[in-house]
Amino acid sequence: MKLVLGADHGGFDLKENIKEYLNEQGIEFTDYGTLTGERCDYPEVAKKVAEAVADGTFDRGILFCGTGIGIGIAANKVHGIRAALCHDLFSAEYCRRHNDANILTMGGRVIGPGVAREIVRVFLTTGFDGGRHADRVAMITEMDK
Ligand SMILES: O=C(CO)[C@H](O)[C@H](O)[C@H](O)COP(=O)(O)O
Repeated sequence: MKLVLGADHGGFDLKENIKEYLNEQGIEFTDYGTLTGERCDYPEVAKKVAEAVADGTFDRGILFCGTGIGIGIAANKVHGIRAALCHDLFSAEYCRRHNDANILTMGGRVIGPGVAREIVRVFLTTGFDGGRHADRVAMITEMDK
């Protein structure tokens, strides 16, 4: 799976922690920044990552900001993106099973790295259930047009 990460300054530390986790697990990824903890604008990072997922350059993305909210709102403006804010394991599982989420968002000012690592693990390893959920996802895709 081709994976891309992105964060603003509010999510930078959590992104760096998740990079350590991915390296420990032998999971390859690309980091679209920010590469420093300096203040920056989350819509710019969201756009870069979301467009790269939407055009197939990457299969999944993980985005971080202070709350995970702003960067998710921005990512969801890109056609074909289903970004899900998850701060618990149930949401991480069901955003994949029922929504076929292609981007996970988390807030570095909300959640600790231990739970965040578990959420990433579940997000990356859970498949889409399809069936009636595929019909609903298709309805969302139709709204994008
Ligand atoms: O946009 C956000 C909220 O959805 C993110 O949490 C940002 O990281 C936050 O707004 C950044 O705020 P700051 O005061 O500029 O650090």
